[in-house]
Amino acid sequence: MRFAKGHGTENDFVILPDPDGELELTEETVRLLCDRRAGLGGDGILRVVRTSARGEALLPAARTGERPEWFMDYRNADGSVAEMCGNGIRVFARYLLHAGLVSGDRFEIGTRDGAKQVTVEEDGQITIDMGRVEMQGSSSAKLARQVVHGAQISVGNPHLACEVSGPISGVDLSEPPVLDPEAFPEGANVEVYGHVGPGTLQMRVFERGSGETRSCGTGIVAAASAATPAGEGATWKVRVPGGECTVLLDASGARLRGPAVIVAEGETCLA
Ligand SMILES: N[C@@H](CCC[C@H](N)C(=O)O)C(=O)O
Repeated sequence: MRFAKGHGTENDFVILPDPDGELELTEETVRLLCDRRAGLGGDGILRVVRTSARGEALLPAARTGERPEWFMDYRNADGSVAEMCGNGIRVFARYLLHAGLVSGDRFEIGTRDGAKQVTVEEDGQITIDMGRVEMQGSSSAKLARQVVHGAQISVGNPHLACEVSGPISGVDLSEPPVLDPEAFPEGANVEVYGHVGPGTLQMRVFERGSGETRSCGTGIVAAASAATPAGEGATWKVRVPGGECTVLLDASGARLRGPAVIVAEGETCLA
């Protein structure tokens, strides 16, 4: 099986080119590929499949009314499926360009959260039009050593974005957050963030299905949205352990800009 490896602000992914949708990708295979000792290692899997090759209708009615040629079949490291991945889709876009599967600096990618517009910037960074962010009220989570309160937000996938006082490096994210199951029947990604300068946030995340990661694009959008007064637009720089992304919020929704890198290509005999 061919694979590539890439990351966006050190949120890392195993990329599986499967244009014709022939791969039987079980939860067990995903867990093995993502295993950092027994496998290739990654926070998740990006399966690169033609939208037309999907046996099931995974792409909801695309917001643009079009069906993009390529679909990002995203899996978390534990084998679970997620609707969207903000860093993963930039890496997916970088892979499509790298492999010559798309050309130009504007194209669309299908996700379980609908079609997303990709723009390759002049400096090489990639901007994703993430669409609307849904503010859903407030909730809380019990972490290993404290309870945090924050904003319940959908960025296609579920988030709890919590502003904390004091350095976020002191927050213990070593255990899975305990969430309110009524608020989050499907679980959630939990972000802790703080202000570190004008228009600048710092954030850490515990990702559903992956544990603490060095970045989470949808989480970055969630934290920026939580930090923005209702009804206002804003531009945020968000620092994460693996780097920095920019979030642009306006009436049309959120755009996420950041780096995306392919680091290896090869063949695995794991599956
Ligand atoms: N790392 C991703 C989010 C991946 C999915 C998430 N763990 C979930 O289950 O919702 C990102 O960059 O957004």
